[in-house]
Amino acid sequence: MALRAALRQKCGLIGILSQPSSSGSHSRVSAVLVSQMRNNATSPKIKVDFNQSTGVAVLSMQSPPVNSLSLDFLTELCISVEKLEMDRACRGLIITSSLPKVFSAGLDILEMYGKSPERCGEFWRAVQEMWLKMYSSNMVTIAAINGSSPAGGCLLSLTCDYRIMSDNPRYSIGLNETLLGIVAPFGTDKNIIKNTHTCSN
Ligand SMILES: CCCC/C=C/CC(=O)SCCNC(=O)CCNC(=O)[C@H](O)C(C)(C)COP(=O)(O)OP(=O)(O)OC[C@H]1O[C@@H](n2cnc3c(N)ncnc32)[C@H](O)[C@@H]1OP(=O)(O)O
Repeated sequence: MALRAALRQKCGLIGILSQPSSSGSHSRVSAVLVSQMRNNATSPKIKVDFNQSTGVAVLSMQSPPVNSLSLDFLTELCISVEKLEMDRACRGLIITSSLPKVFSAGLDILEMYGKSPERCGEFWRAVQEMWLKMYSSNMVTIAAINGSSPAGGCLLSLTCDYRIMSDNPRYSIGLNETLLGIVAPFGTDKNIIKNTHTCSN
C-alpha cells in the first residue's frame, strides 16, 4: 500500500520532470553515457541484485576504499540504473554500500585536481547526469545509508525518494562541500532533515 502511494506520488513528479526540454538535453546526455561506456573500466564498482518476486533491486556500491564518485564509478552507476529503468518488472531500487562504515565519500577529489579541462567537463557532466537520472527515475528509490555520506554522497542520497540512515554517531552526513567552494542549491538541507529516518544496524 505504502509502495503504491509512493509510486503514485513519484509518477506525478516524473510527469513534470519528463516534459521535453527545448534543448533536447535528455538525448544529448544519453549520448554522453554511451561514449563513456566504451571507456569504462572492467572491474565492477556496482553490484545489482534484482528480486523478481518483489520487483525490488538492491544496488550495492563496492568501490573501496570509500565509494568515491569518480568518472568510472558514476558511469557504471548510471548504466546500472538505466538498465533497471528499462526493466518494467523493476519498481523499486535500494541503494546501499557494501563497504563497512562508508556509504559514499562524495565526489572523487582526485578527479578535481590536475585534470584537463576536457576531463573536468566530462566528469562534471557525469555528476549532473547521475543526479538527474536518479531524481527523475520512475522507480521508487531508497538510500539505505549504512555509513558516512558527506557532500556528493549526501547528494546521491538526496536524489532518492526516501533515506534511511544507520543510527550510529560515528556516521556523518551533510553538505560540507562549501569548504571546497562548491555551493549547494537552496533548500537541500531542509529536504534531508524532513525525509531522513534512522535505524539501528
Ligand atoms: C550541490 C552539491 C553537489 C555535490 C558536491 C559535492 C562535492 C564533493 O563531494 S567533494 C568531496 C567531499 N568529500 C569529502 O570531503 C569526504 C572526505 N572523506 C572523509 O570524510 C572520510 O574519508 C570518510 C568519512 C568518507 C571515510 O573515513 P575513513 O576514516 O573510513 O577513511 P579515510 O582514511 O579518511 O580515507 C580512506 C582513503 O580514501 C581516500 N578518500 C576519502 N575521501 C575521498 C574522496 N572524496 N575522493 C577520493 N579519495 C578519498 C582517502 O584519501 C584515503 O586514501 P589513502 O588510503 O590513499 O590515504
